[in-house]
This record gives sequence, structure tokens and C-alpha cells, in this order.
Amino acid sequence: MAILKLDDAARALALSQLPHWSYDPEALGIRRSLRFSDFAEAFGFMTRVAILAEKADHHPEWFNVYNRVDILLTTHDAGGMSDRDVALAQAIDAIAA
Ligand SMILES: C[C@H](O)[C@H](O)[C@H]1CNC2=NC(N)=NC(=O)C2=N1
Repeated sequence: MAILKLDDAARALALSQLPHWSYDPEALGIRRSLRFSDFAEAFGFMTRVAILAEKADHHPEWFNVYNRVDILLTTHDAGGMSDRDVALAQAIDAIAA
């Protein structure tokens, strides 16, 4: 399916709907950090996200230590942020809620 790379205006609009996420201009993507009660909760969350990501063929860059998960969403194939990152961010927010 075609990838829709976001221009500055589309990115600003998308970010206004994603209060947990902030744009990183060096990484050309959006970041969110989450904390859980322990490693099992963090890894359970990551497992749920991984299943969705694999289905969508769109994968997060992330880092986990113990109860912390740092996520970067960017679209390598587009060289920046796309509608796929917005969709994955929304799905992540729903899982984390
Ligand atoms: C071949 C495969 O469809 C591509 O490499 C997919 C896989 N997952 C991906 N994930 C992310 N975040 N960006 C991509 O451009 C991307 N491309």
C-alpha cells in the first residue's frame, strides 16, 4: 500500500491529536516513553504492540529496560513520518490506556 509522508502542516495536525508524543527532528519521527509497574507489564505491552506491528508491517524502534519502554516511530521507507506512524501511535495509546 502507498505510504503517505506527512508534510509540516499534516505533522502538526497529527501531533495535536497525539498529546503523549513529541516530534524529534533529528530522528524524523515521534517519541513516547512509558513506565509500567514491572518488567512483566512492560514486556506484555511490547508483545501486544509487536503483534499489531507485524500485522501492519510497520515496526517501532524501541528500547526497554525493566519497567521502561522508549518508543520512536518513523517510516524508513519514506525517510520521515508517515500516516503509518500516526496509526501505530494511536494503536499504542489504546493499548497503553
Ligand atoms: C519490506 C517491509 O515491508 C518494509 O521494510 C517495512 C517493514 N517495517 C517498517 N517499519 C517502519 N517503521 N518503517 C518502514 O519503512 C518499514 N518498512
